[in-house]
Amino acid sequence: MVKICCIGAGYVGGPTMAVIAIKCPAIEVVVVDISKPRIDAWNSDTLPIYEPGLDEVVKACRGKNLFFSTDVEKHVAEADIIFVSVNTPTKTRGLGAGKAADLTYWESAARMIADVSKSDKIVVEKSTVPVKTAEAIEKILTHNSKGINYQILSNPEFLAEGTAIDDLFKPDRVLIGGRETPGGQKAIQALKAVYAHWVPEENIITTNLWSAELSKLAANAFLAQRISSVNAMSALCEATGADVSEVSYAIGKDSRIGPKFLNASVGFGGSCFQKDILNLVYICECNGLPEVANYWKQVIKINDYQKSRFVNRVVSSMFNTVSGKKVAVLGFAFKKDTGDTREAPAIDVCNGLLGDKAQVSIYDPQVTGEQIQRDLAMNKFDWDHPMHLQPTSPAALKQVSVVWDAYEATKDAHAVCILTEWEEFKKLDYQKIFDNMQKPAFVFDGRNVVDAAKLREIGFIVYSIGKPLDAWLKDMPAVA
Ligand SMILES: NC(=O)C1=CN([C@@H]2O[C@H](COP(=O)(O)OP(=O)(O)OC[C@H]3O[C@@H](n4cnc5c(N)ncnc54)[C@H](O)[C@@H]3O)[C@@H](O)[C@H]2O)C=CC1
Ligand SMILES: O=C(O)[C@H]1O[C@H](OP(=O)(O)OP(=O)(O)OC[C@H]2O[C@@H](n3ccc(=O)[nH]c3=O)[C@H](O)[C@@H]2O)[C@H](O)[C@@H](O)[C@@H]1O
Repeated sequence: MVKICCIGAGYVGGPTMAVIAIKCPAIEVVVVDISKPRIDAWNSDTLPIYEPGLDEVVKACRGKNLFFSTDVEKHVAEADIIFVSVNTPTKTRGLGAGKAADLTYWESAARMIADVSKSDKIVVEKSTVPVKTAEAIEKILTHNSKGINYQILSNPEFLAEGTAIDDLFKPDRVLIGGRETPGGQKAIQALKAVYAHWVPEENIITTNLWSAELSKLAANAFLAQRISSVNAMSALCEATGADVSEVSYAIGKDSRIGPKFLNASVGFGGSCFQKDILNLVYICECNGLPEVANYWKQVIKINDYQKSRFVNRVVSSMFNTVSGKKVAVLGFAFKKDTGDTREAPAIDVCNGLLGDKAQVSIYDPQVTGEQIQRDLAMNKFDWDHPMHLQPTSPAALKQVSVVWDAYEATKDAHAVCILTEWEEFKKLDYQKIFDNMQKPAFVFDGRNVVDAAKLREIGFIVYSIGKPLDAWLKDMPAVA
């Protein structure tokens, strides 16, 4: 029986291993983590992450061929294939701070593997890492290898949160990079055999190590670039009377462009797009390619611009001040169907509104009040430019309330900001909301989820990203 161990029981390690376990009943899969609360949650009825379909998959194989444990060393020692799926955040201090990937967790995992291994291992990079990381990992593993053969593979993960289980069941492709040596090729085949249990062979791409590592950063950079491109267009749409949804539809009909990932928004969030692009920028700079670095940097600059443009629009529309006014925020997660708030645009938008002394009342179906308070108080690193939107001070956090109902959040509010595209926000009783709000009543739709025409009929002043502006908003132009 092949034994797999995955180091890191997070958003990637948990779901990917659960899917391997359910698709490969003859393989024993153990997911290990240094965080006891996380492992306890994986072993309980309330999993540590909210992901549609995940509960069913975990419950079907947990205790059979899927296990969660804090006994990291034991399971690493016993495994044939070790996935490393630890976090690789942006460095916040030292060389490359604000851009480079922090590989502390990866390095300590690699050292531990080297310490405890007694048999040959295939070590799989599942985390997103800078190109050439495998070389460094190889050095750590082989430095004191005691005759053990290590093969390093790069097998980046392309799942998106909220659709992780579907993405894992039917991946567009699985990418495996390895050394171009007989040992490297054999390791590639061993990992390919795992995925071949459910992924058609033509969808399993094999490459050299560096292509696989770089493809992951490139894929995220291209995806984020599409959003920044459409968001840049949204600003021009508002200035000219074009409608960004019509523009997206029209350009997406070109089969070379395609229709996906062209939704204008208040900005992209999530733990990876910004971090991976910053990492790409840093690698370009280190390789003496400043023009390439600046090209990708612009994707993040437009994203920051889109968030501050949204805040400016809210404030300027409401007579240039939100001081003392109640602003309801619907949605705090970085996208629908997840409780994850990492780099959520709502954090910057709320900090901006709080900076202008608004009273902010927040509702998200999956995010707790403690998480929101933590996110708003968190100091953000300054990656390359002065932050427009500063974190909220402890005193200003008193201006925040977190409630468990959209109607409660919007009661007596002057404005509603929709910052996550939860389905339930499309179905709210907006007449009821309007009746209970201060007048004039504003809706700032950062996700283009509401029917603006219907809301205008009710009496709202509505702002939708990249759509023709109400006369009111035209008269109060936002300062970009
Ligand atoms: N979140 C996502 O949707 C995706 C993330 N990725 C990449 O996957 C990697 C992991 O991301 P997430 O799962 O979101 O991170 P996460 O923060 O949710 O999980 C990482 C886990 O690793 C554990 N860990 C850290 N060091 C450890 C060690 N030495 N031994 C044992 N456990 C250790 C942490 O306690 C944590 O539970 C990152 O490199 C990320 O860029 C890739 C694709 C999608
Ligand atoms: O490396 C990663 O972590 C993952 O990053 C993204 O996945 P994720 O961040 O989970 O979610 P996305 O669906 O990509 O959304 C990212 C952000 O972009 C926003 N978005 C997305 C699409 C769009 O058209 N417009 C838009 O504003 C979303 O609302 C969200 O804030 C990629 O889609 C995954 O392929 C990748 O594996």
